Amino acid sequence: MAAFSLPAPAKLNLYLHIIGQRADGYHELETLFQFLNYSDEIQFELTANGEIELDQGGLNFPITENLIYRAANLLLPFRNDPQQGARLKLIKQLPAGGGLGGGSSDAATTLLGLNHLWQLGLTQQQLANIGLRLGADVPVFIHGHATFAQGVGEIFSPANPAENWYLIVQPEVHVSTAEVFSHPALTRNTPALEKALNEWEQGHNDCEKLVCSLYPQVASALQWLLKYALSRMTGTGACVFGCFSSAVEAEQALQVLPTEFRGFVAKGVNQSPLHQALKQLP
Ligand SMILES: C[C@](O)(CO)[C@H](O)COP(=O)(O)OP(=O)(O)OC[C@H]1O[C@@H](n2ccc(N)nc2=O)[C@H](O)[C@@H]1O
Ligand SMILES: Nc1ncnc2c1ncn2[C@@H]1O[C@H](COP(=O)(O)OP(=O)(O)OP(=O)(O)O)[C@@H](O)[C@H]1O
Repeated sequence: MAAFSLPAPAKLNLYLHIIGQRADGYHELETLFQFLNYSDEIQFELTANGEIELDQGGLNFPITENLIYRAANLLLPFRNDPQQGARLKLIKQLPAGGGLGGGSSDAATTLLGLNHLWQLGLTQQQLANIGLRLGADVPVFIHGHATFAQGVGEIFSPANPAENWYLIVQPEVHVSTAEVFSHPALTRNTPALEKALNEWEQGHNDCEKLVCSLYPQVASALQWLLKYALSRMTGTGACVFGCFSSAVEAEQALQVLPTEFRGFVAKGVNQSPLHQALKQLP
């Protein structure tokens, strides 16, 4: 198929425990990933000039830093024909640097999309290994099912958390993942779980307290959301999510969101919208 479009969904870390740090500085995590039915979109078109072209929409950093471009370049050596190229277009919806994994998800969608466009025949495991070089969250987006993850987030056990509705609130601040993970005050010694928690509410996010103290906007978003729902930060922030039992209740809270924040309502889904869309491709 010479042209198609695929979603790159957001993820939530329903809990995020940091249980230690490896010799290379990376942190050992225990986290429960769930996808949202709220996505970026990437359009794919086959070309015959052997090149990667990318329209990255409103993003204003160099194309060579875009995880879509970097992911595409990692697949070039696997082409059967060096004339195979691709024209890619990103329609960005997810806030960058929000803890929703937008960049990693774009990279995963690029890897799976080009594997299809160029008929590379690479397995999900091969693509996940390639993707891990781009970011710790890429493998879960390749995997495509809600999961309890260990290691740096690449060792998976099956999980089926409840598919609740969420109001995601986005404070107007960019949180650096590297800054959070390198901060001396970060909690790094949460005891390892004997098995994944069935109820995500029983977990917590070890980055939340630190990020709230560094970024008062995150603290105030969380404080506001907690008046309406059980709420938590995702990843290393800045976004926080509140859990609702219906779309209507989540929308009602969104209606009264203070103007200093942006927000959206989405459903937690255990099957990635990307994998559902891939199944529809001829
Ligand atoms: C916090 C999570 O979103 C949880 O899902 C991810 O672990 C972060 O994934 P990411 O944004 O793709 O992060 P990366 O780009 O891989 O790493 C950014 C930086 O954070 C630190 N880092 C990241 C992940 C990890 N498990 N331990 C770390 O110490 C490293 O210094 C790294 O240089
Ligand atoms: N396609 C892309 N979309 C968004 N950000 C990108 C992309 N490519 C590269 N980046 C860079 O990656 C950074 C992190 O973006 P991303 O949206 O993945 O963060 P995040 O949601 O905090 O992810 P995580 O939950 O994995 O920490 C951005 O600030 C940007 O500089």
